[in-house]
Amino acid sequence: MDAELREFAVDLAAPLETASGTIERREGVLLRVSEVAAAGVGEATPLPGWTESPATCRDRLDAAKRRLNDDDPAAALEAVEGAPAARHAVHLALADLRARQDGVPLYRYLGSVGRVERVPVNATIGVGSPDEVAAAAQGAVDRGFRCLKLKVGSGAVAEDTERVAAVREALPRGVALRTDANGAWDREQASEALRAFADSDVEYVEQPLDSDDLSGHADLRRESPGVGVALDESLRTASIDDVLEADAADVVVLKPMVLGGLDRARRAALRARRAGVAPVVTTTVDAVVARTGAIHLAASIPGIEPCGLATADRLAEDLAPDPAPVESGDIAVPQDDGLGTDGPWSGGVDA
Ligand SMILES: O=C(O)CCC(=O)c1ccccc1C(=O)O
Ligand SMILES: [Mg+2]
Repeated sequence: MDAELREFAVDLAAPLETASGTIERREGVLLRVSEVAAAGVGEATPLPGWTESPATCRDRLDAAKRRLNDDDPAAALEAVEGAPAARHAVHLALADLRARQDGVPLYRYLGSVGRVERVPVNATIGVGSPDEVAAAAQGAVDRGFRCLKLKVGSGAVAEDTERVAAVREALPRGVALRTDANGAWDREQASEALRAFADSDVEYVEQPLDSDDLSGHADLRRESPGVGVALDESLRTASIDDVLEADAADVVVLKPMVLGGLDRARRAALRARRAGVAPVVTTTVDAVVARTGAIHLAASIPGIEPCGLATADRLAEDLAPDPAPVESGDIAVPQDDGLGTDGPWSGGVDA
């Protein structure tokens, strides 16, 4: 087996605000593994505050590359244990290679039994005035989205309530509305927001409270049953079992780059589902290889809820053409063998 690493950087089209800072650019490492007749590609795009540091990621990938060149994939996976972005890359490259060798699309290799054509996705709407976010929501509906996610928590709860109401007002019946607070609120603000958002038929609030506060989220669920609670940042440190044990979520937001690979994210999704908690798959705004991997993961989970995978247009540039573009609020799942992209290796040309 031959392994090769290649660093990359892609700029975002517009900065993205999150709990742990503003993201303007994504930098990572691609891994390509090849055998005589097939190759697989993986991506590690570490995100400070969410995964290991870029330096640790690179060190672990260098170690994994040596194991892969020694034909020892199990040792390569051990070398990236505890470094989720690096492990994501190694697992994805190997899974893509094996899926291609088996002659099945990656989502089938991951465990789906039937053909899956499409995955529903949400449009994500950033911060703005009530008029601005309502216009953005209208635009997303015009493009065919049936599920919207609105960023909240950057100002007073009363302002968010106004924004959420303006968006709901602009939406036709049947369009789902979610929000993401990125851990901005204390318990009192979160209670106030959930009570107010119920009037606008908000499906859920992502990460209303600090990521460590599992019991606070459980309390919030009990006292405000009208609006769901989703956990995202909490899964950086809490295991899915911790979350389920604490009764802390109606929905879990699964980012494979943070959870250490598609296999681990899938196991978490199925475990959540069995406990009556809905899984949603998103990315950390990754490049085409990891984003497409996350799409296959979502496709491998039967009846998946709308996912936060419509992030391609957040990038100003990408490493290769998008094999899974958004069409009317759905992503068409690639049906070629494996992942469906070679990233910058497409066409056998070294970029
Ligand atoms: O989930 C989505 O809709 C898009 C992805 C997204 O919002 C995100 C991207 C990178 C880091 C954090 C987050 C987040 O969910 O807050
Ligand atoms: Mg989130």
